Amino acid sequence: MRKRIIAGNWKMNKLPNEAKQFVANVSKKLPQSEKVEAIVCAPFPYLPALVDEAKGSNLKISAQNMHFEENGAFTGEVSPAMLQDIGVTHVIIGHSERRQYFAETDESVNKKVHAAFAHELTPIVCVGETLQQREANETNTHVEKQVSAAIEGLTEEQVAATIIAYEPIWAIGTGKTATSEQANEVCAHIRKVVAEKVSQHAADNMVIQYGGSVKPANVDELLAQSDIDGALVGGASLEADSFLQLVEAGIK
Ligand SMILES: O=C(CO)COP(=O)(O)O
Repeated sequence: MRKRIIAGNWKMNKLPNEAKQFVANVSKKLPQSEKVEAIVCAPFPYLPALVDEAKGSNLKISAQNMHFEENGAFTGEVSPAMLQDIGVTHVIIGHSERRQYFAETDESVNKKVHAAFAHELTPIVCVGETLQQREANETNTHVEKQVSAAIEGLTEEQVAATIIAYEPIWAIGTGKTATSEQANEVCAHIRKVVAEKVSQHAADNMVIQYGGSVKPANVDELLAQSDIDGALVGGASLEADSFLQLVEAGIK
């Protein structure tokens, strides 16, 4: 059975003390269960302190982005080697906000996914359609294109280890959640595409999360779906209690 993965994407929120307190608090209270993995995706400056704070607990610390190059003249960027050295275990790649505001493309997403694996980082690859694309019935083709581009050139085991987060753009930060059936339909489509393109083994093992206005009140219904293995959560991951409730939902 696939593990459930609950990841909190803090985006550009929290000051250093708030971040440290959150991790100190949450890492102590996390449920001890093999069924669920909890990840906090924090801003770059906090990563070393948070990795330190989470040591000895089940909580994993993730970055929200990185460059695909090892090092070099890329002012303002952070490399995969730096994240690996700090002890970060995961990295979000291709979040819709990065695609929209920072010119992330399917091509750069693919380069970053390869770079992540080269540095023992697990990529959390975000895909999802706009409202316009949903209304034009283009959701499946759009998401399929994003997923296929992201995993291009990976080995079967790397595909199996990739986390995909299906995040419909119209549901992010809007309070509008896709219905659990709508979310599951797209997650199931992603799994089918991976089975056809790579293998049934990769599809069966790949963790597919849903993201977009997930909160304690709707997480149970989402996780009850056949192809939703977890959640990538923005707003509702900022408070320790709410984040812990989401993680608890993963072991029900
Ligand atoms: O973008 C998201 C997580 O990456 C979702 O954000 P919200 O949970 O705030 O809608």
